[in-house]
Amino acid sequence: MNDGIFKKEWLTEVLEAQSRAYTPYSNFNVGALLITEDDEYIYGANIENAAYPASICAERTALVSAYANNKKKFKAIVIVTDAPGPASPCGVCRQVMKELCHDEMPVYLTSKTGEVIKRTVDDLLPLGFSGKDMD
Ligand SMILES: O=c1ccn([C@H]2C[C@H](O)[C@@H](CO)O2)c(=O)[nH]1
Ligand SMILES: [Zn+2]
Repeated sequence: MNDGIFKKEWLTEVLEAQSRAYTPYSNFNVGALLITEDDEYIYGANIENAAYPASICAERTALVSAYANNKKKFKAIVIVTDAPGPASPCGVCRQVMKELCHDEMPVYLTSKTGEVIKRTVDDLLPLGFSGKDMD
């Protein structure tokens, strides 16, 4: 898959992100690679907790890490999981992407075997709630 933006190298890097997952409870490892406007890589992985709801998904790990490091403009996010095919982000992560990314930002859902599905933030959360709704 190459739509002119997607780089094959991202598949390698997102697997590196996934390798950093901490998942003693689910054993389901997720990696997220956030690409900044300057082509920097921000790595995210799911980090679980014995108090299960305190766990955080890979996508949000990457986004909060980026913000905490003063990176706020992104080209794309790439996601990989342990599922056999491309899996898509949970509802909470979709809402956080809606808040922190632009609506047309590509979200690449990938698999370890190299499949790539492209969606945008808006595709994943159509009619999503944002600060604009409070104007
Ligand atoms: O989009 C998703 C969906 C799930 N998970 C994590 C949360 C939990 O650690 C494990 C099983 O749900 O996968 C993510 O990181 N991202
Ligand atoms: Zn999530």
